[in-house]
Amino acid sequence: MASVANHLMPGHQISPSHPALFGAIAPSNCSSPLDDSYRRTHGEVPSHPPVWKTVSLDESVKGFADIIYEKAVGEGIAKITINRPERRNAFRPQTVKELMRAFNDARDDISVGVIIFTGKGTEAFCSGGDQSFRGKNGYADYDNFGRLNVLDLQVQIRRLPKPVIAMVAGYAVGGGHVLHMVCDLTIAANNAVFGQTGPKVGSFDAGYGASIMSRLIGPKRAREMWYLSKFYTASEAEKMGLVNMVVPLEKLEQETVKWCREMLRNSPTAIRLCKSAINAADDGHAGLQALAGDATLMFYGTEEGNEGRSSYLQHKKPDFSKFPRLP
Ligand SMILES: CC(C)(COP(=O)(O)OP(=O)(O)OC[C@H]1O[C@@H](n2cnc3c(N)ncnc32)[C@H](O)[C@@H]1OP(=O)(O)O)[C@@H](O)C(=O)NCCC(=O)NCCSC(=O)c1cc(O)c2ccccc2c1O
Repeated sequence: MASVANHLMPGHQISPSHPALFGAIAPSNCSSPLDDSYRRTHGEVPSHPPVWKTVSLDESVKGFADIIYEKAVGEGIAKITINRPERRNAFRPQTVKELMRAFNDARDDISVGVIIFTGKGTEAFCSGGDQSFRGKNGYADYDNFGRLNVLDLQVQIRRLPKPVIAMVAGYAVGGGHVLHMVCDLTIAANNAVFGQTGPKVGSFDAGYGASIMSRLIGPKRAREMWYLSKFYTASEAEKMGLVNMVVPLEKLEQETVKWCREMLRNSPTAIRLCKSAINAADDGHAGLQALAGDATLMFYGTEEGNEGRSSYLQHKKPDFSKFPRLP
């Protein structure tokens, strides 16, 4: 509802330089001859604005204070918005707890196929940890001890078996920059600004903040980004491979939703496996575990998998001889 208006500002042109233009896959606003036959069969991706409905989780738990959680009516899109625009959407522990509840719900809801992660307003996606809550052992708000619970959120997004798209207007800096990097895709408005600030404010994220960045933009650029802690424009970030596409601010949500709808036409299982496979190489045992878990999930649906289970329950020997040893 209000969210489209939240991203309105005078327009600029879509950045023409997109690495994907040189490959087989073109961004969704470009008509590629490779897509023509697919589009003849499936038609254009609808461009009407979604109808967002606010989601309130478990009635016994207090409503969200720091985030807005919405789902598009009749479509498989969830939208999770950090709602602290007066602090440039900086997160405190409470914000992270709420985000984790919402992401968990979106994961569990089988009608949701893709999740948009964004910040309220046009000034910022997220400016990282709220420094006024930072103490000697992390960030502390309602209770008296510190924590770095955003690290758990990063892992949650990374392992979530559905695509998460960061929709970035304004600043994505510090821990907010790491959050967009752990998302599967990033669509940036042309007013977006990217960068790390840790070394300037006495902090650093040497976990995903360093390793995923290095993987995304290469070690030299990652060092530059961390050591100098400079800010980069949306088009610079796009050239570095930090973002998938830059669009005019007023088109940000429209384009992001278009990407969501396009993905929603495709096989959820194929996408799930692609996500876990792409992460597996970097995520070590945890990455392999996610990929292997997907394989088990699918195997349970086969006759061969069921032969073992039902034989066990019927106290008889399983007969696996009927299943081919495929080459
Ligand atoms: C983001 C900005 C560049 C925006 O600048 P702008 O000029 O547009 O706005 P203001 O500076 O005037 O900000 C408006 C208002 O918001 C307050 N604010 C903004 N960001 C934060 C913040 N992160 N924490 C607290 N408050 C914030 C600001 O003070 C203003 O309030 P007033 O009352 O004064 O009006 C610019 O705001 C900026 O540079 N912000 C700071 C960015 C930053 O350094 N972030 C923290 C990096 S460290 C981090 O995020 C982090 C978090 C973790 O949980 C970690 C966990 C584990 C390892 C590492 C972690 C980590 O590094």
